[in-house]
Order: sequence, then structure tokens, then C-alpha cells
Amino acid sequence: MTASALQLARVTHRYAGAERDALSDVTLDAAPGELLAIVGASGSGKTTALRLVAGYERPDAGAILLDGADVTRLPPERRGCGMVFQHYALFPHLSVEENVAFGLEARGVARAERRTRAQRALEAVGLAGTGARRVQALSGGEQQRVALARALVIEPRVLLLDEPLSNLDPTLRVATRDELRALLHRERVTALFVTHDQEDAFAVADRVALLQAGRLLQVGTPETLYDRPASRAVAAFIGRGALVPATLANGTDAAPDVTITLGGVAQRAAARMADGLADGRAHRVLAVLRPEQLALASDAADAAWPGRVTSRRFAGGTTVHQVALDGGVTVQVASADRGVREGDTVRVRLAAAQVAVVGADT
Ligand SMILES: Nc1ncnc2c1ncn2[C@@H]1O[C@H](COP(=O)(O)OP(=O)(O)OP(=O)(O)O)[C@@H](O)[C@H]1O
Repeated sequence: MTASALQLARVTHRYAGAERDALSDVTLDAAPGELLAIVGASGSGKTTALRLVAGYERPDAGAILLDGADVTRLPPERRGCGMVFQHYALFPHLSVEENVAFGLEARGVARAERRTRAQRALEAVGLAGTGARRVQALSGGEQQRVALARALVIEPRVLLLDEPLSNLDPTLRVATRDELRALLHRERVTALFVTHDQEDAFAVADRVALLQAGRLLQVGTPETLYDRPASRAVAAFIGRGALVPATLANGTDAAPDVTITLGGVAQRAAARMADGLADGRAHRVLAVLRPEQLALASDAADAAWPGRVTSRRFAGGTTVHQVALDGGVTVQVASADRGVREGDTVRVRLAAAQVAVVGADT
């Protein structure tokens, strides 16, 4: 079996004087060449996880392994991690090439080889020919790529990226995250990518780990976190879902049905159960209703929940309507219909064949 490129094994860390663990018993791993994102709210422990892997902090318990070797006690310079910071931390008085070659000089690489490798790294990030320019003369997006080239040039065992996109304007950010994913896959880099933005994480990463208050809630592909949240906390954080009280009934053991009754109208779908909810009928459960799983009913004969539009947001191909349903639940409904106005009375149809179900107490 191939060793993981990166492993956090039951890692716990508490800062001196802090009242709670910044990271609590976290186990995570990345396969060689895998892009793993850590997401979570502010203060959830994302940066702490990165600093522990880099070696800037020592865990109180647990171990950090790179390529199967325990590096928990090694200083940062002996771990072979490349870092890209939010503010890039480039040297303004050095040229682009000098910035990129900086880590090689510190490692005693000869001048001619430094130049060749720096130029290759600049090529890899799409900045061939810019080596002589001053970093201050570059745009924000170009500076971000210089920071990436500087981290890649040392051929790191693991690349660590701390909010690398958050300094870019929205348009550039969307383009850059696609490029970043393509580049890291092309170069077969194993990367740990920290962000508070789940769209960035979904766009860049192969798998996403969600932290809350230092604890790992779930790790999986973006699709898994979205379609099959493990708990109420994950369902509430990921995506724009409404969590609605529901009951499980009938169906087979493998796939029970979920029924949601609002304003006296019951609608039903197959349940996509969170793991551990196999005997879900004994639990109180919530259905996770995503905007694209709901539709505005046009046919009066349809079974649909009555409600009122409280706001609408035009989003190009669809308009997302916020609808307060009778029964006190507010949902978001994506619809191509542009004629619905705030204050309109509407009815909302459950359009999905399957709906995610989580435990109400998880
Ligand atoms: N140097 C420190 N000393 C004491 N407590 C700290 C220190 N750094 C972080 N913490 C605390 O540890 C917890 C985790 O912080 P961390 O910076 O890892 O979170 P984060 O998810 O990266 O947050 P953000 O998105 O705001 O950067 C927080 O409660 C924070 O207040």
C-alpha cells in the first residue's frame, strides 16, 4: 500500500493560556498528488492545522507524518513543505526570479541551477519571461503566481496554502482557482489548502475536510459533503440548504422515504441517510432542502407547500427566491421564472427524487 503523502494522526493542540483546544483529536490524510482543503468558520482551527504540518507549532498529542515518516519533532526547515501565504510575503526589493530562487539559495543550490529551476517554475505558473521584473510592478494575480512558483521551486513534499485566493478580486479569483487546480494536478503536487470559502474549496480540492471549533466534522469529496452531510452541523455549514423537520416512513430498510409536512401538505422523497442513521426511524430527523431541489408549483393540482416570497436574487440562469412557508420554515427556491415578485403568494414543490436526511441532534 502506498503511504499517505501527509497524515495528521489524532492531533491535538492548545495554545498556551487558551481555554479550549485549537485542534482536538484530528485525523486526516492526503494521498500523493491529492489536493485536500480544510474549510471552517473563523477560529475553527484551519491555520493551526497548517502551522502544525509546517512545523511552526508542536502538537500536544498525536503525530504528523510526511510520506509515512514521523516529522512531529522536526523543525520547519527539515520538513520540506512549501508555503503560500494569503499576503504572498514576497520580497519587494528583489526581482521576480530572485524571489522564486530565494529558497534554493538558502538550500545551497548553485547559481546556474537556481536560474534554470526558477525559470521552469515561472513557466509552470504561466509567467515565463517575467523573471527580471520587480514584483511591485506585477498585478495581484501575478504576485500570487510568483508566490506559488517560489513554493513549487523547492519541489516540496507537501504544498501548504493559506487562503491563497482571498486577496484576488472575484473575477480573477474564479479564474485563478481553476488554474491552481490544473497546475497542482499537472505537477502532481500534494497540497493542503486552507480557506473559509467553501466555493474555493469545492473548486480546487479533491477532498474537503470541515472543521468546527477544532473538531473534524466530516471529510470527503465536495459531492459527498453536499449530497450526504454526516450531521446537522455539516448540512448547516455546506451549501444553502434549509433544515426542515421530517419523518421517515415505509420504503425499504436500505432506502426509507422521508416525508415533510408543512402548512398541512405532505411531500415525500427517497431519503439519502447520513451514516449512522441506519435505524433512523428511532431518531428525530431533518431533511436538507437545497434550492435546486425545490420548484415553484405552477399547476394548482400539484401537492405543494404554501408560502410567501420574502426576497429574490437574480443569479443569471436562475433566480433564487426566499420563501417563508406556512409552518414557519424558510427555504430558498431556484427557478428560471423571472415573473415572481416579493410578497407574492406561491406554492413550493419538492422536485428532487432524493433528499439528504440528518439527525436533528447531530
Ligand atoms: N497564537 C495563539 N495564541 C492563542 N490562541 C490562538 C493563537 N492562534 C490561534 N488561537 C486560537 O486557536 C483557535 C483556532 O485558531 P486558528 O487561527 O487556527 O483558526 P482559523 O480557522 O484559521 O481562523 P481564521 O479563519 O480566522 O484564520 C481560535 O480559537 C484562536 O483564537
